Amino acid sequence: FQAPLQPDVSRVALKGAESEVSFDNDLDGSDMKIGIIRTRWNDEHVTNLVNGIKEGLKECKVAEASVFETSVPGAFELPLAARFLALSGTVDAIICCGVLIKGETMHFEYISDAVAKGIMNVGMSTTTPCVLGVLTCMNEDQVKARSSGNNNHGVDWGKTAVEMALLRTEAMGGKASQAAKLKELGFGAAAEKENEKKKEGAGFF
Ligand SMILES: Nc1c(NC[C@H](O)[C@H](O)[C@H](O)CO)[nH]c(=O)[nH]c1=O
Ligand SMILES: CC(=O)[C@@H](O)COP(=O)(O)O
Repeated sequence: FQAPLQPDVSRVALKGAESEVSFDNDLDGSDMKIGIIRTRWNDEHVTNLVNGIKEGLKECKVAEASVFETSVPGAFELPLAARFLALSGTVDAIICCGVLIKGETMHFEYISDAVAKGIMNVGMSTTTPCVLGVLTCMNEDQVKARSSGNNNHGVDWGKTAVEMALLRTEAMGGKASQAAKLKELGFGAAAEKENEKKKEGAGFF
């Protein structure tokens, strides 16, 4: 008997492929605006995931016109771009989508950790739900098993965004009250105009 030196990647992949989460069939995102920020790293896989996200949003009745999509170079750029979008006050939830694949160095470990924490921080600090749509895989086979066919994680990420957007609206007492609260916190276009006026007097720039 010889103990394997490497983890059994095929079993790990299977476990991931079997996992699932349930969603309410009646999730109604028809009044929700969703932002997708995607990376250009690992473009083909990320495009598959984004297609999955759009499928999930469609199933939740989100209108195509209510989906804003933009791209950044790599996963490390996602949190800051998400913060800019959240502070604009133009979307009800954001999905950060990317694929990190283990290479030869510690790059993967540092970026994976920073990105997950960064995306969490944006949600917590802005109240805009930010979905962690970033696969962190040891190889391309693991990516394919999670971004294609019947196991495209993007579909679940789209539905997660709608569920969290609805939860936020409910927690804030409805859309009108939410807009007023965000304005108080200094978010959104209306608040920007007031901030401009305040800045005129500050004289720092
Ligand atoms: N190796 C991967 C990266 N690396 C790039 C970084 O995310 C970042 O763009 C760079 O360090 C500049 O700040 N990004 C991915 O999305 N996926 C990878 O596998
Ligand atoms: C962008 C880097 O630092 C790069 O050298 C990382 O290499 P690897 O993906 O092989 O760990």
